Amino acid sequence: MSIITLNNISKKYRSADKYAVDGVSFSLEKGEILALVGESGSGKTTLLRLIAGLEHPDGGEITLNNEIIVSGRKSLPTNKRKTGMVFQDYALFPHLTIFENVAFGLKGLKKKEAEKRVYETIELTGLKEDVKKYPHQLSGGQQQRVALARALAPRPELLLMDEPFSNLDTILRDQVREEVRQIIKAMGITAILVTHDTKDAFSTADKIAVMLNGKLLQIDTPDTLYNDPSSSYVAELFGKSNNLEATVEDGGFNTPFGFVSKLADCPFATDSENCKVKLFFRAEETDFCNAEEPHLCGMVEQCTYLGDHMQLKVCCNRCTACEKGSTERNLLENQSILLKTTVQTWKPGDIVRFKLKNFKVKEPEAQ
Ligand SMILES: Nc1ncnc2c1ncn2[C@@H]1O[C@H](COP(=O)(O)OP(=O)(O)OP(=O)(O)O)[C@@H](O)[C@H]1O
Repeated sequence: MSIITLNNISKKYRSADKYAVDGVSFSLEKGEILALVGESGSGKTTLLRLIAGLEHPDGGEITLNNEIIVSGRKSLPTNKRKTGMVFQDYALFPHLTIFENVAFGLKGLKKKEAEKRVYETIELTGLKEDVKKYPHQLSGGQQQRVALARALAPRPELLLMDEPFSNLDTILRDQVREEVRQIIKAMGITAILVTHDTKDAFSTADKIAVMLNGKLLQIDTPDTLYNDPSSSYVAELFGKSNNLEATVEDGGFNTPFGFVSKLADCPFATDSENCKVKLFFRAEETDFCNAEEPHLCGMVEQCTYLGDHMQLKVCCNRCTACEKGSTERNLLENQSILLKTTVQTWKPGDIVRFKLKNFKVKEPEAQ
């Protein structure tokens, strides 16, 4: 069952000449966590604020738990929307204890009931020892959990989080992400978080929505976004990848690096002989191999040391084992690809022989 549905939501600020959010539609099932990612100015925060009721859209409709909360001029006030919000700077009340901060949104409940709810939420967020402390006596990670507890205590239908991890250092951030996901999942709450960090999105969300210039480019599971991005922009956002130019030939693909056989489950049409395509694969989706096996080959142009792995920039180059048939490969000889390896001994000028473990066939993108 969908908890929240956005239908063609648009917003243009008065002083702006373009839409901050431009025709965005998606829906989320109960209990799903969505990460909104995109570069600065892509419209993520505006979209979150539209859902929270802090902005009103110029067009479109929002439904929350089967109730239309935004449509035309109609707009349910923020405090009636059953949404909880965690802000980037946590926005905790400095003069209130942790208990009082968490209890803040429970004014409608009887005292005993509110107290029970606060303790339940505090227990879940691991803050039992800190109830009497004030925010300044807690670490960044603990303050983050108080903000989360405060947003969760009223048991919202939807939790909204704006850059919830951006104030944490790298080590704490990894830990807090995991904790936040566990807490949200334990409560079965649907959540939307805004982040510009793709690692936040991958480790916390069930679905990721990529925004650019106010538009939703793709919304999918992390796995699909990583392995089957709908555009090179989305592909690049999530890591190094290759878009190898190829021509469909003889039941496979002729590339500047050699011939690639079709994968068993490759859906590409058999009548597309001579068609120009692109083979999309991530830098780690290759196996290095020896000259006796069928392989692609190239020459290492650049090696970049990246700690746990090395990135090789490989350009087209013939190797002695595959001289035969290499003339067809001259067409696109200025192409290069990136490969990832844990072997640290590669150096510029080395010949690399490799096989693609996995790839997706894409039509060339319209420019
Ligand atoms: N109050 C405002 N008045 C006018 N323009 C605004 C306002 N708030 C945001 N914008 C513009 O709307 C667009 C989207 O901004 P928004 O803050 O939603 O993007 P974002 O993806 O959240 O960016 P960031 O990651 O930097 O926070 C930008 O062009 C921004 O300049």
